[in-house]
This record gives sequence, C-alpha cells and structure tokens, in this order.
Amino acid sequence: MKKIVINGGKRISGEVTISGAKNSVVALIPATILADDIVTLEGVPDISDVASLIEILEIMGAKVARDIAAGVVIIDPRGVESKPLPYGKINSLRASYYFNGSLLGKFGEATVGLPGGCDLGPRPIDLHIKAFEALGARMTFKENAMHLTTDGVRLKAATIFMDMVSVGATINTMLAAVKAEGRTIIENAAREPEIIDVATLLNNMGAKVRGAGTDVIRIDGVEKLGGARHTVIPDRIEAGTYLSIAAAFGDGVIVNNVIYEHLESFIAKLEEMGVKMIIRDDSIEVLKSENLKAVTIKTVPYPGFATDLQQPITPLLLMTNGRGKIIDTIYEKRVNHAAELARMGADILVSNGEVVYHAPNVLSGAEVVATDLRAGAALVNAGIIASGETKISNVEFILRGYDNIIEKMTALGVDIKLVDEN
Ligand SMILES: CC(=O)N[C@H]1[C@@H](OP(=O)(O)OP(=O)(O)OC[C@H]2O[C@@H](n3ccc(=O)[nH]c3=O)[C@H](O)[C@@H]2O)O[C@H](CO)[C@@H](O)[C@@H]1O
Ligand SMILES: C=C(OP(=O)(O)O)C(=O)O
Repeated sequence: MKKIVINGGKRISGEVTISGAKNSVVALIPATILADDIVTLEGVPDISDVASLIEILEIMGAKVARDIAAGVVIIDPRGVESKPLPYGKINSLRASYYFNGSLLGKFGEATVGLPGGCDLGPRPIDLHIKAFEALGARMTFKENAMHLTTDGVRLKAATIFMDMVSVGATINTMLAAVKAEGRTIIENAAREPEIIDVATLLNNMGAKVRGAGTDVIRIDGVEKLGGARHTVIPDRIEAGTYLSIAAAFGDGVIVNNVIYEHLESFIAKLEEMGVKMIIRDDSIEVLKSENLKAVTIKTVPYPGFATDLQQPITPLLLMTNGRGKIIDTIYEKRVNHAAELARMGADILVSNGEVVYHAPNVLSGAEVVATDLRAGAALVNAGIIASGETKISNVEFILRGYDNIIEKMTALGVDIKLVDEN
C-alpha cells in the first residue's frame, strides 16, 4: 500500500507551476471520440484519472500516443466503436460518465457502467439521464450498466432546464447534443471554467456551441466533427491548494500558470483573512503572512467558492485567529477531513453538517487516512505545517488529481516522500 510520509514543521518557499485542470481534461478526453480525425491535447496532467481514461479509450479502439513529461496526448478516435463498458476502470473514476454523452452523441448508443469518484455522500446522475432522454434517448439497465439507445444515430435537439446547477450534467448534455439534429438549449447551465474549456475544444473540432460560461448554452448540431489541437486550462483547484499552503506556512511562494479570474472568490477569502499577495498576469506570489483572521467559507456553484477547495484550505484556516465555519452546500457530507485533522491536534469538529474550527492550532504529525481526493490534499497541507512525521494512507485518491505532488512539494522545500508499505 502506498503512503505519503511528510516530515513537517519546515516553512516553504520557491516556485511551483500549476498543471492542466483535472476536471477539464477528464471531459476533454471522452470528448475526443466525437471527432473523425486526430485530436491533440497539450498541458495534460500526469494523474491517474487521465491514465484510466486513456485505458478506456484504447479498449474502445482509439489509438493513443502519450508523452507524459511533455504533457501531450495524441488521440486517433477513428477506430472507436460503441462497445459495452460495464466494469473495470469505468467504476474507478467519476468522469467515466462523459463516455455516456460522447458515445451517445456519436453512435446513438452507449453502454457504460455506473461512475465511481470520490465518496462525498449521494452523487446522483438523474439530471444527465433526463437530458439524454430529452434528446430522444431511452435508458435501460443492462449488464450492470446504463444502456442508452436512440432511433437511428442522431439525437434530436431539445430545450433542457437543469433542475440543479451541475457541472457533469451540463458537459454531458453538450457532448450528446453537438451532433444532434437542430438547436439544443441548456438552461440553468453550470458556469465553471472547465465547461468553457470543453466547449472550446468542441468548437475547434467544428461544433457550434455558444454561451458556455453563462447559464444558457445554445448548441446547433452539426453532422461531422474533425480533428483539433487544444491546450488544457490550468487547474484552479491545484492552484488553490498550493496558494493555501503558501499562505499558511510560506516565506514567499510564487504559483505560476494561474488564471486569476478562475480563482476570484478564493482569492477574496485569502484577502479577507489578511494574506499578502502580488497578483501578476499568470502567476500569484504569496508573501509571508502573519496575524491572519479566521473566516467562514460557504461553497456554492461557480463563480462562488468551490467545494473542491474547502478541504485543501482548511489547514490554513487552522492557522488563523478566531472561530469560523465551513458550510458545503454542494456536498453536505464532504466533512471527513475534519476528524483526521482533529487527530493531528486541531480544534475542529462537525456540527449539524457544518465544520466548526477554533484557531490558532498547533498541529502534530500523526497517521491519517485520505478519505477522498481533496481530504488527502488537506492532509498533505496539514502534514507540512505539523511538527514531526505525518503518514497518509489511501494516497491513490490524491494521485487521481494532483500531478507530481511529491516533486512539486519537494521543490518548495517540503520533506515528503511516497513509500510502499503495508
Ligand atoms: C469530474 C468532475 O468534474 N468533478 C467535479 C464535478 O462533479 P459532478 O459533475 O459530479 O458534480 P455536479 O456539479 O454534477 O454536482 C453538483 C450537485 O448536484 C447534484 N446532482 C448532480 C447531478 C445530478 O444528476 N443530480 C444531482 O442531484 C450533486 O449531488 C451535487 O450536490 O463538479 C463538482 C462540483 O463542483 C466537483 O466537486 C467535482 O470535482
Ligand atoms: C470530487 C472530485 O473529483 P471527482 O468528481 O472526480 O470524484 C474533485 O476533483 O475534487
């Protein structure tokens, strides 16, 4: 079993460069099968979710060439068939649900197992299914998988109102609708930067998607999509994770390859706490910051404070002064990191579904468990601050979403290693 071991208590400094966004690339890869020619993705992070998606692409018949160090993946989807994908890697990540949309959009048929991903409480996909049905698909369960079919190959455009703001359902509807007959309108669409990134790739492939990044997306279906070359946007969640530890325990850290506009609500919180920063065109320098103020964080859909950042920022909150809360309105059960941080000596607990903390805290190294991806990131950040040794298990979650975290943290002066141990 792999574990991350951190010898903490040494302040960090230096520079780190942010990789391509996990939540973008995991949709871009399934999107490539809609093309009838080669698609090249640049800025692809070295994370296990990408490896899993490439494996699935290859099972479907795509030819894939990857240069991991250069961050380039070249996908030739011309041999792809809509084979049933009931088990295996499909269940190991969330984003495998995008193959439902792209296979359905291309072949009028898809058989894909239920998605996995982080256990954050219930994560239904009813909105995805409702949207596919509105586009003319029928759904049944077959071989433990969702089987989607339509009459003929092309779906029929529709106006779809999303009952809730959902990143996955918005992207999946785009994937299914780009080749449908007529104009599809998605109302109450999610507005995350990753949605714009997927729309940009689709448009470069020849699609007609307008309005991505607003809550109304219009898609005029086209018959054919071609090849394209696309660079993945920087990962705002990875950036927020490094900015958090830089603010909590840095003596001057520059975070490169950042789009500030994607992080505005997060930066606003750092400013409210009193963190000193210099914001440049595509980098943010965090200066040594002291006497920080406790704040309350409430997660909401973009452009509000991202649910994926509330756990990585928690160790920073623990270093402030005062009391505060974290209220996650997207996933009420995304609180498991609190108990692990308490094992490291933090004054933090969950009350009525809200995380309540009292700062400042003195953290000590401990054996802790990464219960999910961002809980794992929180424990890495806490382990850096804590005195003594922190040993984190279940690191597979962390490696799903953080490109070269050991190397990047080491470059900032952290004593951190990945070990194989029972
Ligand atoms: C691979 C990926 O991009 N994952 C991100 C994506 O997940 P994911 O796309 O799964 O999250 P959604 O935006 O769909 O979920 C938002 C909320 O809507 C609910 N919901 C969603 C779909 C549905 O059919 N029915 C329903 O009730 C969910 O339970 C949740 O409470 O957005 C989340 C919210 O920003 C992030 O935490 C995840 O990192
Ligand atoms: C919850 C996350 O990922 P996923 O939706 O892939 O499980 C995340 O990236 O924080």
